[in-house]
Amino acid sequence: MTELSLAAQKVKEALAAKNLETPSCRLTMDNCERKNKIEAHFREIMKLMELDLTDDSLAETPHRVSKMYVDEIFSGLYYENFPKITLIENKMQVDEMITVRDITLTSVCEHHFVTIDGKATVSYIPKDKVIGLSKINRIVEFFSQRPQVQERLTQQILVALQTLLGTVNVAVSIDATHYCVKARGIKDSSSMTTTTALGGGFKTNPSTRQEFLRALNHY
Ligand SMILES: Nc1nc2c(ncn2[C@@H]2O[C@H](COP(=O)(O)OP(=O)(O)OP(=O)(O)O)[C@@H](O)[C@H]2O)c(=O)[nH]1
Ligand SMILES: [Zn+2]
Repeated sequence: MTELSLAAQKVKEALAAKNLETPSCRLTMDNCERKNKIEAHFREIMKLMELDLTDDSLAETPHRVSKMYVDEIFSGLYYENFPKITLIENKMQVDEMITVRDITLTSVCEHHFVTIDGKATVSYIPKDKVIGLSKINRIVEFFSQRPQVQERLTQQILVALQTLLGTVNVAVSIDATHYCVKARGIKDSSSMTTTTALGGGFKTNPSTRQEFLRALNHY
């Protein structure tokens, strides 16, 4: 197994300590074996749906799905894939809020295994370290690439950033459309869900909280 980076180890421990880890059972299996097994099971699912696996358009689908699950849409289940994090010493002594707004987020609902399509906004007030901006997008992407509920996803991003930045002063908000609500079930095509996770001053200081809420609303 690949050795985890220090950042990945710290984030993993912090989430476990706060009971925020995605429920999972570890297997001693490499990704090749994992993909082969998923492929075989997905082939069975397709057969049970009475699809003709000899058709040239369908024949490779079980293989495609297994690759997509392990290497792409569920790759965030494995901390070996945690992004490389660049932290810069806060020499400029920035002590005001930094916000990355409208981060594209695509995840999968863990109840139905269909798409969650949303945007995240992340703010923090630096202490000793400033993070490379794109790393915030990458952390959002990492935790999105798991079967998720929006509430847990929001909290996981918050705790990961608090851990890496060494400050509790972090805030995360996600607006998302759940395709399990839009494309099936109640079939509501317009409703969206907003979740917010606030840490430190964002929770306790009314003016910091207001500043974040204003940033969310673009004014
Ligand atoms: N809290 C929360 N619920 C979610 C999320 N994604 C999906 N759900 C809900 O999970 C619930 C699962 O409910 P069930 O009654 O077991 O499933 P279902 O019969 O398919 O329900 P319907 O969607 O109402 O047809 C549904 O109400 C979904 O809308 C999420 O991110 N957070
Ligand atoms: Zn769902």
